[in-house]
Amino acid sequence: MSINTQHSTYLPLQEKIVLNNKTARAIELVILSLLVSMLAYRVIFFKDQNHYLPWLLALLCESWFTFIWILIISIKWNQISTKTYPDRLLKRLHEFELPAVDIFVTTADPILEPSIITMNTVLSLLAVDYPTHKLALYLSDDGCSPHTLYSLIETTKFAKLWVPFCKRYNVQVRAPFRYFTFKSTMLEKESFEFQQEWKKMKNEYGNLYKNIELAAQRPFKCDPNSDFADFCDVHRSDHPAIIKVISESTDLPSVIYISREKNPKHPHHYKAGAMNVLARVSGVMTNAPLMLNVDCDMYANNPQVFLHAMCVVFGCKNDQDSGFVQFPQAFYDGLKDDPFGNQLAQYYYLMHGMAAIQGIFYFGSNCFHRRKVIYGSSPNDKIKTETIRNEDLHRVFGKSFELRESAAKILSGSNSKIENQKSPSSLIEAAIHVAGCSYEYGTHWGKKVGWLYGSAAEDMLTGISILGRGWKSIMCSPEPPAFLGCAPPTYPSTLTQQKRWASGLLEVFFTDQNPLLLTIKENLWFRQALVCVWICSWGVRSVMELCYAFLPAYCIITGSHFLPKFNELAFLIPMSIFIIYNGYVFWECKRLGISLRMWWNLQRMGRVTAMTAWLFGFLSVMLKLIGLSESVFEVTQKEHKTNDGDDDSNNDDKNVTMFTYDKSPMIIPGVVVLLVNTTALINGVLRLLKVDYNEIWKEVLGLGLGEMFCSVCLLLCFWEFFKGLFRNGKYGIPSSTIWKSGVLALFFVHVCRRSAKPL
Ligand SMILES: O=c1ccn([C@@H]2O[C@H](COP(=O)(O)OP(=O)(O)O[C@H]3O[C@H](CO)[C@@H](O)[C@H](O)[C@H]3O)[C@@H](O)[C@H]2O)c(=O)[nH]1
Ligand SMILES: [Mn+2]
Repeated sequence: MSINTQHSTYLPLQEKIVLNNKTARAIELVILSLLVSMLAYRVIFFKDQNHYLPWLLALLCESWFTFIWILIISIKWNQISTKTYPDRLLKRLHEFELPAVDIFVTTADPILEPSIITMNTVLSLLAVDYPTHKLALYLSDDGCSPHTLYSLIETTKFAKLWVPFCKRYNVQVRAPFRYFTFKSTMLEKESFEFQQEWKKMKNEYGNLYKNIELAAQRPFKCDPNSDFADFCDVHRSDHPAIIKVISESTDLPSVIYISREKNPKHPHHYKAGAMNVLARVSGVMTNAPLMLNVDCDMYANNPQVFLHAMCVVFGCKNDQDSGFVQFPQAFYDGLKDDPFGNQLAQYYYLMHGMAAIQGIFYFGSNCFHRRKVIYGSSPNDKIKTETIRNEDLHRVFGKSFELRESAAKILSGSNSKIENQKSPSSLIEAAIHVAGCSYEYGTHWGKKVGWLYGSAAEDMLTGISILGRGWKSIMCSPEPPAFLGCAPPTYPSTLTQQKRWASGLLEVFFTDQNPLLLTIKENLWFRQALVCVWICSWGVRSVMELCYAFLPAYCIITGSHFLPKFNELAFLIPMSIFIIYNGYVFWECKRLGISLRMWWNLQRMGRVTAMTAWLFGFLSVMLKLIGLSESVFEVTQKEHKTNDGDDDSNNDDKNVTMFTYDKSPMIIPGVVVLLVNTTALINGVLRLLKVDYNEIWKEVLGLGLGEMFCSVCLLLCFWEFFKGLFRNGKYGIPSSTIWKSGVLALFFVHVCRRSAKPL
């Protein structure tokens, strides 16, 4: 991409803004010194302990927590954000200079991911402020569902009205399901013409919505003469590739439906596999130098998002600085105060910290990639078309002639002219070839090129390999937020997501993209590798947290200690860590405008998630390592709310924040922690009741106030589980889960008792 540098007096397209965090740094260092004193105290007083076990375990866990804290300090040390100026871009560049972008949307399951949500994603992207003939939208359907194709065809028809409407009236929110939630009373100020148009659009969208809903309810009838003939007698996990060009006019971006070939004998690699098919099919059909990928549960919320991205692309002095442009994830309709702790608000400062090192990681959605970067090139590769050897292309990209040719253009940077390109529909055969399930054998796809295989967190794996090659990345956070999505709407779906993240991230250590290897052998910055270690070790943290959560109960039951006693001076160390740390997190939340309640939910769910979902993520990686299981990508449930307001859904509203449970074993460790700590507390209180009144203070001190306090805190963290023990239906924890947890808790208490007996 060439930069127009004729007028050096132009204002910059993007600016880096340094966030001031001196106070935060100071507090972080205070906490670190307290953590280190605690470790020192443990080592010095180790030999004085009657019970070595809790002391040793506490030392181990606290060493881990201290290590994590050092990582966090390193991540947050400098913080920057990038500000972009699309209006300056439009003044500087002509429309023809803007690069083409291929847009990828993925969907995998028409039940878990209702079509109407996916179609809103599609509509919001078709309607962005960008020359339409430079865009092509590819929808990958891993569910191989005729309903999805039908919905896409209908949606494209609607888009022919919707896109001009949005552009004419400069509509701000271009996903109709969000746009039409505004009340029609807001229209009174607007012109008569607009009101008429608005009503017409609302009507048309209503029809689209109805058609899609009705189609989803009808079973699919096979008609060999229709568009849908390809779907006759196929199974979603065993079928040939289906590719349909739905629109290729110039007033709308091209719209292409892809359901890649699947066969149970060949692994399909879940989302990463789908992304690679998208990359290849689009390489054959449109071969844009940039690609944007958006999950089906997100939508473009800022119509200028492409222009913001271009500010980064053109605004960086060299390509190396913008290997990819990631927009942060924000959520719409998030539950108030984030009861399940899944809206990611707590990562704000960490993300700005990463942005100040080598760059933000790739989050799997809302990211603009350069095609050449995805094709495996490094920043300093200078390739001329003539020098690319055909055998090399063959080995890397596979047999398809069309793909090799287009890849050569991308790698040599000679792709700027797109005029004399063939139309997508004339390339369907070539596209079907590269969407085959055995196409990748013997090529670099999934290993060095495209989205990488080997982890359910394909985003982390792919992103870190890009940074490893020496690219930097940019996080761009315009106002209003570029993309909005839905966080998992229920507690069980949150568990599924968190488990996949914990396991997928941990898997990264066991691939050849291990961050430490990448720093030593390649170009990943050391501090960026530390960021990666912090994220990818969530699974390990679960073991430490769980172990630490059993310590107070163990100590109360056995009458031992893992914290300094109340009358010791050292008691001040854990106490100040607790107070300062929580105050610090609260202060951070406050600066982000997070409520007290939400702060508490984040704290509480931090512990709950670590001890439930992350633990199972950890275990599943261990099972995979010993060869007992394969990693899978479990799709999370998405929910479509009809926001008409005054219907009976209001009644449900109060309950949506309530925890629901399914039979998943993931909450068992949480219930065990709860039961064990409750037992310990009851135990402690009973013991108090037995002693003489005059001795009571001595006894209280002997019990260990620290341990009691920890137990109470844990009880509060797991309070929702406590309520779940007594509730019915989906709000109650299933009795089988309670039984299993009860047995485990009894076993633990029994072991404590045994070890308490003097030998
Ligand atoms: O076999 C599959 C499985 C999933 N998907 C798509 O992948 C996307 C993400 O799936 P989702 O169930 O929404 O997972 P999340 O946990 O919400 O996804 C987050 O975490 C993933 C990695 O675990 C990233 O890939 C995502 O981009 C990121 O948003 C969706 O569009 C799915 O349709 C496929 O195309 N094929
Ligand atoms: Mn999602």
